[in-house]
Amino acid sequence: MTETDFIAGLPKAELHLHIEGSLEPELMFQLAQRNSVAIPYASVEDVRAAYDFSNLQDFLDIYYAGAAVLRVRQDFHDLAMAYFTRAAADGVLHAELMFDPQTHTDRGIAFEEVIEGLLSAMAAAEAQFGMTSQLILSFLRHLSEEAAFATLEAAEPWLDRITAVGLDSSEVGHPPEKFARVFAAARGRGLKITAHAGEEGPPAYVHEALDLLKVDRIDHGNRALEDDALVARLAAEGMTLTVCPLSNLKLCVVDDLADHPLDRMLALGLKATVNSDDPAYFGGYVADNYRAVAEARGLSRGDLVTLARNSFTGSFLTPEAIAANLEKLDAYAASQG
Ligand SMILES: Nc1ncnc2[nH]cnc12
Ligand SMILES: [Zn+2]
Repeated sequence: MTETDFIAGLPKAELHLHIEGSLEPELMFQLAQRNSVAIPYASVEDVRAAYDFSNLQDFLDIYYAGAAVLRVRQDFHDLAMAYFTRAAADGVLHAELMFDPQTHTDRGIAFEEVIEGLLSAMAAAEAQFGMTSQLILSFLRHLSEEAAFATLEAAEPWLDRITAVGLDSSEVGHPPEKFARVFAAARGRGLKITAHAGEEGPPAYVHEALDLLKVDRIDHGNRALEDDALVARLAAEGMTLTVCPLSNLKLCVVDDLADHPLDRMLALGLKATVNSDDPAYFGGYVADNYRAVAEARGLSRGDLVTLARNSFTGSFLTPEAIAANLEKLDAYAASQG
């Protein structure tokens, strides 16, 4: 069996995926036409050519503009179904989808349209692919604490269908501390907590995510490696890091995948996982990320199984569901020798 086939068949969870970041240029054009939204591109090739980023903000500007074609619940349903179809082909048994309500509500789209479209696709994915999924409501950190509170309030009728809250968008200048109170409120409502930290921001932001937001997991976390005491703490706490190799390459967090720290993280005892972040923008879905980093860093099949194991143990599934998924992973690993 080739590495490509081994990785595609490897049972895995995807824990770091922005659903708006799975909007492929083809669907962007389709939705632009369906909703009569003007987009600043003449062709699909034109869109792809614009995906040349030198940092996170470069990408975010294009990502928020692209989301303008999403207007009604059917659009969110179609977007999520396209993702689930790709993820199923990549061996994903469970996906935790981040969505950015403020990207839509700030354009006058009702919260209900966004979430009902996503929820209907999640039900369809379970029926069609047997794939389980959960929602992570992500606050945009470049906006105010007050706006985050208003978003949590808008989500109130759906809180039983939202698993966690997250924190994304422009990291530097918007430390976790800015959102300590809204995350406390979310925890009070029984939601799990995750936050982007240490993607472009300093190790201090990872400390804040742990101490002030009381995260259950860290999204990215690359720059934690600059702080030995922080690494020791993350390892001791068994904190899961949702690492995104192709994103790191495209956003210049690493200059070359050959320099990617994924295997160093594993060697340091960190519970690293592999994820696609914004697959339509960064050139690959989750299996592409496994393949690219495995080739660049010479990862063994044992390393790949460890990464898949971490994806289940780091998920927000129940212990029973985690155990059931790990059984499938163990059976697969045993069958491949
Ligand atoms: N990689 C990323 N970092 C911060 N915010 C994001 N929103 C979508 N993708 C993101
Ligand atoms: Zn992300």
